[in-house]
Amino acid sequence: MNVHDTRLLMELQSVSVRFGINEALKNIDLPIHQHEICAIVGDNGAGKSTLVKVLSGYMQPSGGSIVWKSQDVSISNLRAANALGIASVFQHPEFCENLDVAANLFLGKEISKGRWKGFMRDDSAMYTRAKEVLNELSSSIRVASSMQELSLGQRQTVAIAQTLLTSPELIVLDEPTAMLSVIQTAEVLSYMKRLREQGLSMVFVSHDLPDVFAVADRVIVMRLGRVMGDHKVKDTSYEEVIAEISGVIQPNDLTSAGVKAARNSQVNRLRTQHKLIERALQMNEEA
Ligand SMILES: Nc1ncnc2c1ncn2[C@@H]1O[C@H](COP(=O)(O)OP(=O)(O)OP(=O)(O)O)[C@@H](O)[C@H]1O
Repeated sequence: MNVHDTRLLMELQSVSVRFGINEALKNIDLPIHQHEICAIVGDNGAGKSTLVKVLSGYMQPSGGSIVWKSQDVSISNLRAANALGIASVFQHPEFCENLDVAANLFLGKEISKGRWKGFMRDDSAMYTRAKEVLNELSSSIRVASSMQELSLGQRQTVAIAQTLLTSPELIVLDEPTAMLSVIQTAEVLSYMKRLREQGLSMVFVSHDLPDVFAVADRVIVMRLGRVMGDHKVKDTSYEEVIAEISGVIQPNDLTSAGVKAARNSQVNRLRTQHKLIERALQMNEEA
């Protein structure tokens, strides 16, 4: 199977990250393609968060190289990542609770107007742009709402909308659906699909295989700081991914009762997830 059949956007080559004697990432080779949703899965401590921190410029690797659109790059911080076209949403995004949604979207990137550009905030331009960006994701958030009124799912949507303001080509998301309800999760997954259709690439970490199988094109399985599997979602199975996550190496173990039970529960949740995503997409089209 060749999973590398679309154009390369970014590539990690033999990337390692060490914390003292602990090697969190060990010689990671990871191509990321254009117009692709790539999920990173793995058990606790597998190195998923460290990997997304490297992709997003939040952390620099101890070794190896990063290639962005065929150029070797060093991504020294989040701002440098933004300048390349990489935006990130970390777990538990923080906001100014006393400001409204539009003000939070533009925090630190306010649009100014008039002769004294840089001093006078252009609220009207910010509201218009905020509406446009939010409408791409969800019809249920009003730009004048205070952040305190928003549900967890809506806050996640605002965090993702913030990234769109920088017109990224790659969005890196660390567990975007953690803590969300089933309906909120379906909404987030549905607009991830829409953003991919608009040409964006996304890399997201997830502990939830139904989310991964519902939305991702590709799944990377990590274990103990290494990439154990790199599959097109349509060509793999729960059994294969669960086996790689858990380090099962004997073929007979793949049919063990534990793996079968895990598979069955994930399959049932995947069916529900597909239905909910379809409904969320339909509701957004009708709105
Ligand atoms: N700042 C740090 N200092 C020291 N060790 C760290 C640091 N961050 C991560 N590690 C270690 O690196 C390894 C990978 O951690 P990481 O958080 O990337 O895993 P993960 O797959 O995201 O796990 P989880 O699903 O629990 O968030 C772990 O052994 C962890 O203890």
